Amino acid sequence: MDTAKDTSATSKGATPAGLEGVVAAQSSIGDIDGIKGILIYQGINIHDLARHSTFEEVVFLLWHGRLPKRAELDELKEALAAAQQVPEGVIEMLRRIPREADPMDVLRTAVSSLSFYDEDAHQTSREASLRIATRLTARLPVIVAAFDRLRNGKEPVAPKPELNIATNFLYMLRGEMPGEREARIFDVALILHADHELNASTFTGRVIAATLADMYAAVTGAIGALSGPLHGGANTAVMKMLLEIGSIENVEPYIKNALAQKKKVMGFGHRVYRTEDPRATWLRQFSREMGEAKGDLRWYEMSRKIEEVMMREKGLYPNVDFYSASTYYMMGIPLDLFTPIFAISRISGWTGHILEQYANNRLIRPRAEYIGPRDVPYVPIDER
Ligand SMILES: CC(=O)SCCNC(=O)CCNC(=O)[C@H](O)C(C)(C)COP(=O)(O)OP(=O)(O)OC[C@H]1O[C@@H](n2cnc3c(N)ncnc32)[C@H](O)[C@@H]1OP(=O)(O)O
Ligand SMILES: O=C([O-])CC(=O)C(=O)O
Repeated sequence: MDTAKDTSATSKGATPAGLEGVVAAQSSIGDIDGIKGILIYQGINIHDLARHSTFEEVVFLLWHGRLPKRAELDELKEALAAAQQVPEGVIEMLRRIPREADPMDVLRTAVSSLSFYDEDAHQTSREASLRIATRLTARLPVIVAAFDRLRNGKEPVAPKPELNIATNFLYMLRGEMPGEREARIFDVALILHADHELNASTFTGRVIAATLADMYAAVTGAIGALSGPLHGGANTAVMKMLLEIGSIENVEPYIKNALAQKKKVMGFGHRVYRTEDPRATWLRQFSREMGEAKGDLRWYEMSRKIEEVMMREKGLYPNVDFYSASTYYMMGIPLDLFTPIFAISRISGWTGHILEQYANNRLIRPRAEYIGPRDVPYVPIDER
């Protein structure tokens, strides 16, 4: 394996900032060709999955390394439906959380607390971990929708076991069934966000799992990592920016001004892609389609204009978080749920990577390149 540095205590090379380009694990879950703009899950091109697959099928693929046969998919759907019930203690806790709380913080806390009610918690065998992964994948959407309803003074809506995860989430959030096309767009959005190799949150999850801490600990850490604006938190920040810009005429001056001030424009740039992110291709199309369906193309058109200015000024492409923002906004989803929705999808990739880590584990413990002083004398406190 290609690694950046020697493991001996004395050999210290130049450390790539942010571990850029460092290969830190072997994985058969997914790969990215950042030059050609190709993303695969277990060898299957993301475009084929977006065209033909469902989120549930992708969950199976990420956990088992191959597409399910019909009976296996049915079995997974049944297991997910059977696992949807969130323990009453967690729902009680959600009722007591301040309404103003950030839903990502709520999700992080709720996922951590799920372990109290799971007899498999603290086990890392494949069988127990698959049961936990199933519970987490089934329960994250229920928790996010329940908190949104509670903070709006409404009772949570129970999931319908016959619905898929995408349709169920929109149903639980609104208390009414979404349209078929909207539910399919949401399902594809979940497919597109499911996995992305060793991104920051997945890496976090693997580092925690590699200590043989359990899956709840690893996923709680991964949610924390996803929440930051340089990672999954960017989708909410994109929509805030679009609302602040407000009109297509304001796009050019706003973006130029932000760049002149050396500010990051949310939803642009990527550590791996140097060309179009293949997921943005789909989400751009969904942003337009949802805008057309709602008779409001403003956010899509502003996004196109931002894209044009960013390409001209910085040569930067939109990432997965850019067009998901206006797509979800046109679905009427509150801004602060965009990142929890990312987690509802990425739980499949996180758990797949955690399973892979447990299966062939070694503690992840790199070295730091020490750049501080040495041989500094200890000065007693009264003499400093
Ligand atoms: C699901 C995801 O996590 S996708 C990423 C979501 N995050 C965002 O959209 C936040 C905005 N984007 C960014 O901050 C970055 O592009 C990241 C964090 C995604 C990648 O960061 P890095 O690989 O570390 O790139 P880095 O921040 O070093 O940027 C390289 C150069 O491009 C510029 N740049 C990168 N992204 C942006 C941006 N969004 N807006 C303006 N300039 C940018 C940097 O200022 C830097 O320019 P310089 O060399 O002149 O100083
Ligand atoms: O891969 C990354 O660095 C960020 C990420 O999670 C994604 O793009 O989906």
